[in-house]
Amino acid sequence: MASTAAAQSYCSWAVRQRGLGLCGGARAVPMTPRRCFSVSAAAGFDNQNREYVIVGGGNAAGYAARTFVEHGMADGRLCIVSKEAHPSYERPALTKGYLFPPDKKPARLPGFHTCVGSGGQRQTAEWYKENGIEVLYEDPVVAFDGKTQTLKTSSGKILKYGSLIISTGCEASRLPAKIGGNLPGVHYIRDVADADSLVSSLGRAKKVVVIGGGYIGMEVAAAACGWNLDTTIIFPEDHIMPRLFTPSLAKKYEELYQQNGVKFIKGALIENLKAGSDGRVSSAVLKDGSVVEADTVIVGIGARPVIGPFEAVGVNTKVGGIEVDSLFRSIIPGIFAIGDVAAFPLKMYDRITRVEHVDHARKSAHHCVEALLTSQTKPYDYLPYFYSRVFEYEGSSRKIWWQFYGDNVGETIEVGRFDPKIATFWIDSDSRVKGVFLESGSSEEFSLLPQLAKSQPVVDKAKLKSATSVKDALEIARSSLQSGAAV
Ligand SMILES: Cc1cc2nc3c(=O)[nH]c(=O)nc-3n(C[C@H](O)[C@H](O)[C@H](O)COP(=O)(O)OP(=O)(O)OC[C@H]3O[C@@H](n4cnc5c(N)ncnc54)[C@H](O)[C@@H]3O)c2cc1C
Ligand SMILES: NC(=O)c1ccc[n+]([C@@H]2O[C@H](COP(=O)([O-])OP(=O)(O)OC[C@H]3O[C@@H](n4cnc5c(N)ncnc54)[C@H](O)[C@@H]3O)[C@@H](O)[C@H]2O)c1
Ligand SMILES: O=C1O[C@H]([C@@H](O)CO)C(O)=C1O
Repeated sequence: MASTAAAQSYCSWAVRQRGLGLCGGARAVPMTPRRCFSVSAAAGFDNQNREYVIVGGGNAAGYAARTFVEHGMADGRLCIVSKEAHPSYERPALTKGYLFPPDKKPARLPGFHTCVGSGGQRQTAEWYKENGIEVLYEDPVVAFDGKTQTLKTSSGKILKYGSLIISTGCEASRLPAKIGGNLPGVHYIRDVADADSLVSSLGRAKKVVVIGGGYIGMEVAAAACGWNLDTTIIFPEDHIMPRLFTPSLAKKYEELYQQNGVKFIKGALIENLKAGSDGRVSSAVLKDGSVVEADTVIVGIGARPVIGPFEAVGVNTKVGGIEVDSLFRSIIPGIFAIGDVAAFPLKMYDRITRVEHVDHARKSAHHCVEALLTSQTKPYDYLPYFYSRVFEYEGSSRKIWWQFYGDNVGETIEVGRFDPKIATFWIDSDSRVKGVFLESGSSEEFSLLPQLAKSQPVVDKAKLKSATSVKDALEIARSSLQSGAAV
């Protein structure tokens, strides 16, 4: 197992790659409490009444806790009710550093507790204790009563809250048990326990099948290459990352994966997963009848917001999740939702959405707690930001790291040959940049992306198309920002 130091050095590398300084910490401003709810005793937490309760101890909860501390409002007032055994950690690491082969310094807790992913402090279990934050581990909330403001946990604890923040995130969509979705050797990956189970399978695997061509599919397949495993990705669409990548962009990545030995079966659905004589998964049978042998299967077919037991708080029927306003307030006063589970107004595109990415988890947590604790009423104005990093382990022939900002709508202009850079610009009918993707950028280049996606400048499409390099294209885009035609 890797040392904490190794795990930390992986994290600082990761942060440097993203040039992050996100979610800039607010100055610590001790505040007078606005709500006079009877507060749990800081020392023993023996009172059933809690002023602030966060349900879900995941990524968003860790950043929310930090903001409570910054405002001097955590000590003896804040309780986090967690299903997991660990304090909040940076979940993205689970399909990145965590899956490095054993000899390549894999990331392990406590190395990647929040808020290290954005360059912040590493909030270990001791940090929560020192800051007077009560954390109930492995004790999920199973029932909720909005009228009496109470929660019941699986161990039978009854907690009364003053304000409640729901940060229950998402859970992995599963293949039905009747088609083999629960067989030993079939993995889903959402938390550290899942990742540990996968690592132990990878350690004895020979043939890996990855089902799903999205984020998990791409990241886990790349990790399996690091373990020198025979790896096949199976998905129903024509190309990987269908929700974001253009066919042309996907082709470049698919070719790179193929050079690393990964096989693709596209346009295919799973009929069932079959078990061998030992009861473990032994093959995937496709709808067309073909059979792919596998001793380890990783399923990454999307995620669903965890709304139970909070259905009564108001679910958005279109995008799922708990519906909130631009300050993360639900329809019930004193109840908020943040992170993956929140269906919130995406102001710049004037639509209600959920975002299942860590940047939003961090920023929504910060924004919600600021609004809760201060008189801040500035609406959340989020700019969508997605990224991935794969083949990062030492000794891989090429590392991949990309970022995307904005909305992937309109026509696309692709520049660069993936050697290593490539950029894609999404441009609307008024010639405005709506979204921008960049592979292998420098920190300075990546820092231009949010400016473009936010300002949506009018670009000279002909000029952009004729750019001979990504560097040129970014310069053209930068000059359009300066030309004053931005929104
Ligand atoms: C493997 C993996 C890799 C990822 N990589 C990236 C990446 O590279 N980049 C990126 O932008 N995003 C990535 N994401 C997405 C990102 O991690 C999420 O957007 C982020 O974790 C959302 O934070 P959250 O707090 O809303 O939910 P979570 O972090 O999922 O936390 C929710 C927590 O609530 C707990 N919970 C649920 N129900 C209850 C209950 N009833 N009682 C108590 N606790 C409960 C869950 O067990 C969990 O601990 C990744 C996600 C996964 C699964
Ligand atoms: N870098 C990142 O941002 C990152 C990395 C890992 C995970 N995540 C998050 O984790 C969650 C899960 O990721 P994911 O990759 O599972 O979801 P996803 O939505 O990115 O991809 C799901 C993929 O599953 C496939 N699919 C859907 N239904 C299928 C079926 N019945 N059979 C076979 N294939 C099917 C499709 O190819 C689709 O692309 C998401 O919230 C995601 O945002 C994010
Ligand atoms: O946001 C992230 O946090 C972790 C890492 O930086 C800390 O372990 C990771 O891999 C990310 O992508």
